[in-house]
Amino acid sequence: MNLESLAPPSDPAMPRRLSSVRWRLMLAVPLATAVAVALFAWSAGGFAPVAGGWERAGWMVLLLSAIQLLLIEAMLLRPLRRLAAGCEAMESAPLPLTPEDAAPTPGQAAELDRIGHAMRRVRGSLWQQDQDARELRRELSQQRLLLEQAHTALEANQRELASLARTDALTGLANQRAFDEALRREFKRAQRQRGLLALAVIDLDDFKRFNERYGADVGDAALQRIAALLDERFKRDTDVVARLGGEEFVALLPGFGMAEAQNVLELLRDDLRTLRLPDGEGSLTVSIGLAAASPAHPYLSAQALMQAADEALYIAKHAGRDRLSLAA
Ligand SMILES: Nc1nc2c(ncn2[C@@H]2O[C@H](COP(=O)(O)OP(=O)(O)OP(=O)(O)O)[C@@H](O)[C@H]2O)c(=O)[nH]1
Repeated sequence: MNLESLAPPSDPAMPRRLSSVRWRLMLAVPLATAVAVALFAWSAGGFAPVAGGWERAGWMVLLLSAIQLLLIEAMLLRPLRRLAAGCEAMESAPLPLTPEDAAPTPGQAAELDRIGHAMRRVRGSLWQQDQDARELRRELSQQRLLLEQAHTALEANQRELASLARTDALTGLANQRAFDEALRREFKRAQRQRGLLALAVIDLDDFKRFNERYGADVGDAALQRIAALLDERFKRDTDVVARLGGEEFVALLPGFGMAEAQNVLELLRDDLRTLRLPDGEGSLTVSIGLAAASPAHPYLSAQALMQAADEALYIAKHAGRDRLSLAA
């Protein structure tokens, strides 16, 4: 600590000012005393214009002034002079801290040592805590990353599961559940918009015999080929092709009336005739039942439309297969 900073602000002109104050007091005090004595005499009965009265008053003024000046000198000016001298001394010779002064006593040194040790320990422990916190933060961000990855994987799995729940495993087409939803949705839309909606039920002919002749694996591959063909033939965004199970497929064709659907289904039958089945084995035909809803030919419900297509398929089968039958 700098001792100079503790010293009162010094004023080099202080002793000079004090002596000038003393001179002023030596003039002012007798004057003020004379006035006071005069006032006192006047208030006590007026001035006595006799020589003895003036003389006594003069002596009284002198005596009182001397007493006051002595008192002022002793009680005020002298202490002030000492103070000024002290300030001047501090000013001119500030006390520096000598190495001896600065050196702590053995007791203080031991105490300082202990404090130093304690502070080093605290600093060490703070550093360790900081390291631990960094490590924790690193671990936390790794865990968060893993969690995000797991979450993404879970979402992907859920999406896949949801898609599997609506997909036919063998062919990748929509399954019965997805088709039922699509049929309800498209039927309502067609009703609302007074639009067209065609529904074809497509069933392989004598597939049992095909399976028996070429084996289930060839049968599976044939189902996959036909599914791909349907997918290729009905590829508008609004078309829905599904496998309902076994060797039965459906095509839901929004915006198509009976005639347009019939045309495209005949093309499908042509495709089938030229389709090369796995291992070049045999050929397959299909029977198709077609129903179409329109404002001119409305159906009460989606189920009613489906039933009409099923009945048309039944007729096609009983009429000898490999044909397309239209619902009444
Ligand atoms: N390979 C294979 N065969 C299947 C699959 N699902 C059903 N089948 C077979 O398809 C055949 C269907 O036989 P049916 O219902 O008698 O029909 P179909 O022989 O086609 O006779 P129609 O429909 O009257 O022309 C059965 O032999 C089933 O085992 C499948 O996923 N893979």
